[in-house]
Parts: sequence; structure tokens; C-alpha cells
Amino acid sequence: MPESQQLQLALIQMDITIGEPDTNFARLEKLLQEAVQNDPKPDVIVFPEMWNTGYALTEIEQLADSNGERTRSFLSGFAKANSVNIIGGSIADKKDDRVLNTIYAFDREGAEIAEYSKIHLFRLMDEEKFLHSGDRLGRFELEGVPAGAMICYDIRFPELARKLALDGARILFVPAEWPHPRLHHWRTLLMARAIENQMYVVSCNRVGTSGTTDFFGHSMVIDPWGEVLVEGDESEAILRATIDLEEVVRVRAKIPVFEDRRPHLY
Ligand SMILES: O=C(O)CCC(=O)C(=O)O
Repeated sequence: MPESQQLQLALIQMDITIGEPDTNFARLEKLLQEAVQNDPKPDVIVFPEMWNTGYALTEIEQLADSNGERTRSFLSGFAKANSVNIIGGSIADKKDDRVLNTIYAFDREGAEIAEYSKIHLFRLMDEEKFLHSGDRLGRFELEGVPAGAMICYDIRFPELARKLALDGARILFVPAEWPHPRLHHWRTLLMARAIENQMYVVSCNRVGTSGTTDFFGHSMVIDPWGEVLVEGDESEAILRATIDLEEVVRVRAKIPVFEDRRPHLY
């Protein structure tokens, strides 16, 4: 077992202009360029949910990226040109006549390593009226490390994170557009998912205002012991953290939660 397997993370906690994909692509490109200028260079870049359109739900059929083509070509090209892994937030993604909320992820060669569409649609924001839910789990490998992905409201479902952990995930990525007034829920749920599953949680939430909804940022990297390694405030920023995947092994050995489960009773 290696003593450490470190990854440098960069979280692009960005604003999103609702209903304007061109503006959002341009904003993201600028921030991505800034993210890779850093020394040390990031190994992995993450950004928020629905960054291409925001929650422009009533126009989402016209605005969504057809089969994610524009997004995939842009992110794959950037990943390859800069030798960086990208967990590409999520986008409004049109497949036939259905719009899904989908994460595409790419490795350093620009190869697609994950496609996950949000399973739990958030009725408080009418998602179920305009979007379709995904029907597959977000499991993938990142630099040889088993990883998982969920989107925003998905973190309210502990059984989904537990399933990903049982399948081996050591790191969970969570792009989001999570607004006020539920900051307390956001922080508590993310920390709980990290502590109970003894894995890294890497969340990236948007900032800014769309209509009457204020998004608070507070993107976080939480380690498997529940310590917050970095947390944003409410402004646009690139947040950075270094994680050591072997910490997952150490924490799981210290308190062997996975060995102590009694699934025949629950
Ligand atoms: O669960 C929440 O409070 C927020 C979820 C949300 O905004 C979303 O899934 O888009």
C-alpha cells in the first residue's frame, strides 16, 4: 500500500448567467485558464451544477446541449491540452426529446471517464416538470482511484452515497446549485456523507443570484475524518486543496465502520 496518493484539487466556485450558455462557456474558460496557471498545477478541476444554462427550466429544451456535444468537445480538449482531470460540473443535456442534468468527466488524455445524470429531481424547484432523472449510478475511476459522483439534492439520500462507498469510492464529487436559506443543511449533509462513509467529499456550489434565488457558494473539501480542508465564502473564487487518498484507508482502519455494519438487521 503506498503511504500517500496525493491529488491537488481546484474547485471553480463560479457565478452562472441564467439562460445564456455562451456567456457561461466564456466565463468558465477564463476561470479554467486561471485554475491551471497555479503552481502546483491542479490534478483535478471541479465546477458547479447546470453551469451551461442555470435553472432556465421553461426554456431548457431549446437551451440544453444536444447530447452534451459542445460541452464534451470543450472539456475534453481542455483536459488534454492541460493534462488535467475534469469533473465537469453538470449541464442541461438533451438526449432525444429528454433533458437530463448530467456530469461529464474527463481524464488527462481527454478521454471521457464518467457520465452521470442526476437521479433525484428537486421538486421544490420544479425540476421534475422539465427534467428527466438518470437511471445509473455515478461510479468511475480517477487516476486509478474508485470515485463517485452525485448532484446537489442527491446528498439528501444517504443510501446513494453509502452504495457508492460500498462499491469502493474513496472520493465523492458533488456539483451543486444550492441556495439560501439552507446553508445549514448543505454543510451538515456534506459533512455527514464524509464522516459516515469515511471518504473525501468534494462539493462545488455556484454563487450569485438568479431571479429571487441567492446561491451561497460554500464549496467544500471535507476529509474522511470530517475535517473541512477548504470552504468558500459567497463570492466567485477558485478554491484549492490537497488530498491524500490513503487517508481513507487510515480512517477506515481506525474506526472499522464497514466491517461493523449489520446489514441483515437493516
Ligand atoms: O436539497 C436542497 O435543499 C437543494 C437542492 C437543489 O437546489 C437542487 O438539487 O438543485
